[in-house]
Amino acid sequence: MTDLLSALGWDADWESTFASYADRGLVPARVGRVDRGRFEVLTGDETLLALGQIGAGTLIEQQPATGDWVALDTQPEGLVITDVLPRRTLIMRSSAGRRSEGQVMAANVDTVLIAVPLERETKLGQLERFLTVAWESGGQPLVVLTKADVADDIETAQLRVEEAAPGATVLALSAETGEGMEALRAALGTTTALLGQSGAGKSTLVNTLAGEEVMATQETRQDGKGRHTTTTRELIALPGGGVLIDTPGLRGIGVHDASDGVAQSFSDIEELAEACRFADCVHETEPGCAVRGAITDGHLTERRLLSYRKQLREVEWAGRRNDPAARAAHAKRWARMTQANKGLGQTKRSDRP
Ligand SMILES: Nc1nc2c(ncn2[C@@H]2O[C@H](COP(=O)(O)OP(=O)(O)OP(=O)(O)O)[C@@H](O)[C@H]2O)c(=O)[nH]1
Ligand SMILES: [Zn+2]
Repeated sequence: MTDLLSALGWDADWESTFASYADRGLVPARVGRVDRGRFEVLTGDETLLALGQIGAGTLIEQQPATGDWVALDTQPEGLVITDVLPRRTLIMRSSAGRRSEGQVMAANVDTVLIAVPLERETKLGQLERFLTVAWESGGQPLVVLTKADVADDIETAQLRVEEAAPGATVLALSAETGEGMEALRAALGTTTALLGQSGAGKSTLVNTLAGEEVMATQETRQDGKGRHTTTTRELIALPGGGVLIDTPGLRGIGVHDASDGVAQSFSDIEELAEACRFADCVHETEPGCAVRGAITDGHLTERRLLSYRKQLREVEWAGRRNDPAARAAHAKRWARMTQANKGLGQTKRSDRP
């Protein structure tokens, strides 16, 4: 069983973590898909359906997610997930609700593959968002420039992307011709999750790596049946071992509460800022600003500084939304301001003859 599990990413550390569960007669499995309280779990030779035994008051983020390793109670009446093993990494999305909790989109991902299509000019701001999500998860980002067969100038595109992705490996490839696919296989982690905008070539990559049609690509979907309607697998075991995670939720993920991720994504700017004369420099007009200096001498683009600021604002906004105290303070400030405005209007009106 262990051999079958290791093809899914099971290793000696998971084994020792699991020892106490094994003593209780529980069996390990990996969550392949979550569907409204029911979980598809993989044991290496079978895909089974299990129920979750979730105690009252459990946070959403503690419930089993795709990629989780779980302990299964195999009862005659059916399988029940009793525990989620502590996660090594997690890709989270803050929930739309008011409670301060997030939803785990994927767990135990060591490589976050970000697909960027070469057939159109790369939207660097979008890429930088995905990079922040990747760093925040605790996994290692891997940027893949897809459709190299239709690109004019791969080198220039690659340089532009590398500048926006410090600390990440950037590979160009074509699923069509197979060029660069070997390098990709070598760079994949044990568990790789896929991010990337629509049409980036993610499904095509998954199918190529899996060696079979596991995901519906855009072409096959042009049958009037709409997109993402086919029930495709979300955790795919690869022929050479290791797994890919590709879920609809991951495809639409945003930056949200990822302040550590932003710092890592923009490590070049954060490093520069340490050399600014003032500790609270906002890199506008301050003298001795190392960030402006880097822009002046061409080491940093204005575009990237703006992108950094935008993400910081988004994180701050999300943080306020998720922090009741901060939200209340913000609401009060607004109330005061609108009241002051009303007062102003009233005074003016009463001033009228
Ligand atoms: N020329 C060329 N076309 C490719 C390559 N990879 C993917 N495509 C095409 O790009 C289009 C989009 O590919 P998909 O794999 O469906 O992209 P996706 O990222 O899964 O898209 P969504 O499902 O919308 O998120 C399809 O028409 C593919 O045939 C490639 O290496 N070369
Ligand atoms: Zn500065």
